[in-house]
Amino acid sequence: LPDEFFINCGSDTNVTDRNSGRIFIGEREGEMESSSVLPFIFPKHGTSKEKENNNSPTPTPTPPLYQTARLFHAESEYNFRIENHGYHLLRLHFFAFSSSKGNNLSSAHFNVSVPGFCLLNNFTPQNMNKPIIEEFFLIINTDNFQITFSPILPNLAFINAIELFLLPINSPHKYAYLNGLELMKIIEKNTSSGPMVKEEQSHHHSHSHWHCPWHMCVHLKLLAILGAVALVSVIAVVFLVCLKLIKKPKHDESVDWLPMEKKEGRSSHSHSRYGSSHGSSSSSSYSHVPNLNKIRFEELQVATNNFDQNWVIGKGCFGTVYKGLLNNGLRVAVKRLQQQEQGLLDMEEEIKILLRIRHRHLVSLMGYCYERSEMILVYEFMEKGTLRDHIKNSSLCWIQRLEICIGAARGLNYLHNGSSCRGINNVHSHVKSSNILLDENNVAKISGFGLSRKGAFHDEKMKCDDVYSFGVVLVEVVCGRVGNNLGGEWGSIWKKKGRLEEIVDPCIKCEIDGKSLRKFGETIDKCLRNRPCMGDVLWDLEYALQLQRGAIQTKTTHTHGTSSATIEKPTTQEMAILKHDQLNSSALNYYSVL
Ligand SMILES: Nc1ncnc2c1ncn2[C@@H]1O[C@H](COP(=O)(O)OP(=O)(O)OP(=O)(O)O)[C@@H](O)[C@H]1O
Repeated sequence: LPDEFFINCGSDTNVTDRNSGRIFIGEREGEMESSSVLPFIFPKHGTSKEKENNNSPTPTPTPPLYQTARLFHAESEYNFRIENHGYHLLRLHFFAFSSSKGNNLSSAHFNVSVPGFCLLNNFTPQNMNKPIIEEFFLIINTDNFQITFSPILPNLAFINAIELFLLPINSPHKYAYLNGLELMKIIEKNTSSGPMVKEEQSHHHSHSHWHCPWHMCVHLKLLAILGAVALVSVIAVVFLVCLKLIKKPKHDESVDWLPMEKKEGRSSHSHSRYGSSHGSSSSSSYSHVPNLNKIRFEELQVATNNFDQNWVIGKGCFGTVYKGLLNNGLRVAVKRLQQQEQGLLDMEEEIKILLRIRHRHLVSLMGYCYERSEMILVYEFMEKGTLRDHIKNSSLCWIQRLEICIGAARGLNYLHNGSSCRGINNVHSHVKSSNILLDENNVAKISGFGLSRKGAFHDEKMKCDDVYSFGVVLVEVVCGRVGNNLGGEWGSIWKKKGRLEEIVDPCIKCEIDGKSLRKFGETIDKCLRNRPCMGDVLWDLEYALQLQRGAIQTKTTHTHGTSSATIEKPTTQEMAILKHDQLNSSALNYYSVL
């Protein structure tokens, strides 16, 4: 239904939620990038935790909605097409069940964001017994709405179900809201023979695990008791806190005024207290933030064969890039920065932010080294190099080119619209075909973003400049050549639309569908003249891909329909489909392993 999304994540079947009566629609497996699906394992006699305790009540069966989850191994997003702007309710369901695949959902650690807002920061849905439901009241005024799940690596992110629907509120003044409501039940305990739970109570207790807030049945009497208990507890807590505050200064004073030698020479008891207060506070503040991403200079020397000139894979504005092999066997690209005008310390802050960014279409920064007044960045290695080189070699078919452009557009769209809450530059300011890299599966990723460039201020004009530069990349892709003034030449090419076919890379001329080419041409023209938002560019490119696929399908059906008795050699276009399918299946294998 328009503006009503009820998604049963990680499953391809529809389930009815018995509390709300809503049907949650299954999603197709493999539809989302950088993610995998996870089914729940059904315990034979309760969960392993409950099995250990023979006295525990019969476990509540897990509702079907919480028997599957979608896992995110890198930053991924759900995209929603919003038809009616206005007040929406977003409800996210999390249930950290155990899995046979060895994925421990209770150790998930992630952020959830929507454009402009972080909804859940450093979130760890650990409660293994019942689902956690997080609700958000949002005003959505765009046609495309994304929910981004960003695992804090090496942990993963997950989601069991999503509800997003339009609220029937017309005036911004006519609403009420509630941030939280908790209802507890007191069960009488017989101390001699363990917990005594009546059949009726047990029934209620087990159901309350799965109750959504709007289905709660409220007993006034119970509320009155709870209110009284809460009041007494609050008074007690306030009293204790005051008591502590009154006592504390005395204690601190005595420590602060002791000279250093005296502290060392104090009794073993007081010494240990002093030592532990310093030692533990520093150790605890660091132990919670393990800096796995800082790499030693010596390790990078070994990884790059001592920055061997023969291992250089490129040079850019910021420094030289070497191929590298870390001692854990991981292939990486090592960028050794030249000294910047911007201080290295400032840069370190920016780098720490970049380390947390994960998107399928952005080259990931994996680590850095800041030693001996050197700043070295370590990136995931992009096996197939730059798009620029592939354009020059004409090594890609039209469908692959379209998919690469779509991937790059997704990466840029994320930079422009999805990453602002993470505090990095939300413009690229240096979009070009040598900053679009391809991995071993020809998946396009944007590189060279994030590091501040002189004069880069992050306003709408800068985003428009990125869109223009991306338009130039599109011209290069279709013409099969790279050059300085392609953007300038485009005007005269587009004026005589007939010339479009003439300038197409001869290597793809025979496979390219006329309608797909026209749509692609229109997209270039928009980028170079009107400079729309990246979201629009993305839609246009996806449409151009659909047109190409549709044309191939029509042609294939036609060919098979007319000559069923003969075996035909696949055409270049069919070969393109084959290549594409192989690409998809290898990508699928990759994600199923994860
Ligand atoms: N992650 C990577 N994997 C493989 N090769 C890379 C990677 N990063 C960079 N390279 C190679 O190193 C070259 C230089 O990269 P770098 O990002 O320093 O500069 P650039 O993208 O060419 O230009 P600029 O710095 O002006 O944006 C690239 O053109 C590419 O060939």
